[in-house]
Amino acid sequence: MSEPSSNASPIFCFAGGGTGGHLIPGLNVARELQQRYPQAVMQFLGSGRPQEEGLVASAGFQHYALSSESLATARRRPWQFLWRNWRAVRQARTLFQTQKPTAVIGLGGFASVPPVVAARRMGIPTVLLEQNIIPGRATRWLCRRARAVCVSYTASAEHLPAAVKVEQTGNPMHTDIAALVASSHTDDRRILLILGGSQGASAVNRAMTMAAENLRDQLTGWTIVHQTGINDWREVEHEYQRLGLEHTTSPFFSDMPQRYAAAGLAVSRAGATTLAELACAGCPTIAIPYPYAADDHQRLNAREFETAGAAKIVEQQSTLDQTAELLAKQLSHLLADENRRLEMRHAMHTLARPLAARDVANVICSTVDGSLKR
Ligand SMILES: CC(=O)N[C@H]1[C@@H](OP(=O)(O)OP(=O)(O)OC[C@H]2O[C@@H](n3ccc(=O)[nH]c3=O)[C@H](O)[C@@H]2O)O[C@H](CO)[C@@H](O)[C@@H]1O
Repeated sequence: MSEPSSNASPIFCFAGGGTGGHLIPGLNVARELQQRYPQAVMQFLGSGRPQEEGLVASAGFQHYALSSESLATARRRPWQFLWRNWRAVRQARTLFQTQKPTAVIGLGGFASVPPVVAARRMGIPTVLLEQNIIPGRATRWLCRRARAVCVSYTASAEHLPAAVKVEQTGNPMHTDIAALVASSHTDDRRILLILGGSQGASAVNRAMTMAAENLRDQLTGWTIVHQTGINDWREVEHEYQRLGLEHTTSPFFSDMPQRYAAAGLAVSRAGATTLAELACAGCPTIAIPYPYAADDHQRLNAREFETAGAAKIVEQQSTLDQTAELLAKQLSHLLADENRRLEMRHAMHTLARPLAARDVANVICSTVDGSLKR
């Protein structure tokens, strides 16, 4: 059992990463804890994907890459999956023996499992963050022995065992995005923001550029700001140039608060973190859920927003032409109807949880109370 010393600076260890949707809420909680405990050390234990290391480094926190493997490998190479994850548990254990973290915070996704398992075995308090309405496998596996699970949606609790302590915190976001909740409701911002989640989404890219071809007249006067992901950037950029539409494209934007602040309408995948941010920004959204997400969680995330009147869902069809046609129809309605966009903006704001980072930090601090010293 590893006992954190009450005299030492606290060490908060964030387990997981892999994709932005898990990692970015963790970075926002780390920023909040760092403000409360300037001497504290923030460590991120992830899978070593290049995007993950870059995001942690730019936030100024420590990053360690473990040898964890995703479930996709388990089906193709089960021995490799077992060996690498067993090794990742050992790597985390070795680190915890020397560093003695105050708490380990699981961020969801495959990369969070080995460090949380190691922490549990060593008696280090664990708290989990769950972004999606349907808790992912990592949360379902690890929740029973966690001190608390911080969820983004009220309905998530129904999918967890009754004995688990569930805290309704919302999804922690960047303070500059949280601040957008107080922004004006009356202006008409003519920026159409296209988001594909942290990796970009090919189907969204293609459907959008095809839809744009049919909506050229309606899009005149609008600027399209499109996050393409790394693979499709050239093609998307070329398409907008060919169509003569005002646009900005990038594989990945590192200034999302400004992008959200300027947006008047969004077309987006239905990743939980993106939707939570769009809610704070009050940005009316056409959501195109990723149809192959585990337990269909993106469709369920999006439905919460559609039921509240904040988003419209366009289902991805079996052919691109069909998806583009549905998207063009929905876009055409919303581009033409400023009042509808305004109503959706209000509805989005009702779903916003701008204080989620504070609330998650409160849960973590109350969990490890006696061992914290400012
Ligand atoms: C395919 C899949 O299973 N994706 C999952 C993954 O999505 P993914 O990792 O794509 O995450 P989200 O869409 O939820 O969040 C993306 C994050 O990246 C940021 N961002 C995005 C684009 C950009 O140019 N710059 C930028 O900084 C966004 O502001 C946001 O903070 O994790 C989410 C949270 O568990 C899940 O809901 C998604 O279903």
